[in-house]
Amino acid sequence: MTNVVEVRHAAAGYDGREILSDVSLSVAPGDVVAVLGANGSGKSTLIRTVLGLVPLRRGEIELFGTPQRRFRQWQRIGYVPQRLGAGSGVPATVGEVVASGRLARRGIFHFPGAADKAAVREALSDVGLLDRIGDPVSTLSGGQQQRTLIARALAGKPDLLVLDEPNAGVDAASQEAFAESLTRFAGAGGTIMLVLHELGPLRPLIGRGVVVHDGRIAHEGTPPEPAGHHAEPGHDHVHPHADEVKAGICEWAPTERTKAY
Ligand SMILES: Nc1ncnc2c1ncn2[C@@H]1O[C@H](COP(=O)(O)OP(=O)(O)OP(=O)(O)O)[C@@H](O)[C@H]1O
Repeated sequence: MTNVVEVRHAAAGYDGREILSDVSLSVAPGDVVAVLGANGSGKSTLIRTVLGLVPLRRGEIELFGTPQRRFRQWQRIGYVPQRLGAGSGVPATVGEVVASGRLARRGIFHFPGAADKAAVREALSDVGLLDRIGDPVSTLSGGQQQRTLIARALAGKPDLLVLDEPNAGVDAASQEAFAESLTRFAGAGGTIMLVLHELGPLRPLIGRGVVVHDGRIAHEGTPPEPAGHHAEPGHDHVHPHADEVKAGICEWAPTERTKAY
């Protein structure tokens, strides 16, 4: 079976500064992979390198079996960046933002058809925001804006969803709604790769965690059973601090693979 994402000995960084030095990672169809690690360890850089947003310096990346530089089927990938570009000045409605997720499918020179409109409504209903379809995005809470971005990615009917800290600054209700949409997406065979600070309501969904440390994947393994106060019902912490991130890493036993280059 062809892997959805295959990263082999990848190196990437910015302006002469190398952030990832030797990362190898495979994501198979249907996998739900959480990318974990301390602040600044390179989690976002890793997923942005996979998506071709940060150039690869060494190594190889394949997407759906095609070398990244020759990959053209970007509509198969839905990407939710860390947060909505603040202050763009464009008073877009929730419906318009979600409809922009259909652009790669329909092409910019075609008006939205019935399938596009249906996909937008379905995605919004999936994240529980259909009633806000005509509202300006700026009138939504941070968590609702995050759900709008997720709906935009879902509207493109991707095979792979890539999300960068989707729960950062998001209220508990939005986190639950978001976990439900991701569970439905995964249940339908979708593949997910997401950066997380803590697993929260997503824990049951995560099949594998990879911990980025020092430019490499330090640990890779299945998530442990809930333990400690983070896993208790009612724990609704939304702004993780560095210490807690560290705790999350320690909690993550290197069960399947430990790399020590
Ligand atoms: N566009 C950029 N230009 C230059 N340096 C960058 C850029 N983006 C990130 N970096 C640097 O790369 C390093 C890794 O950042 P990255 O955002 O990948 O980490 P992260 O693990 O996602 O962090 P966090 O948990 O804080 O979101 C950091 O030192 C950061 O300052």
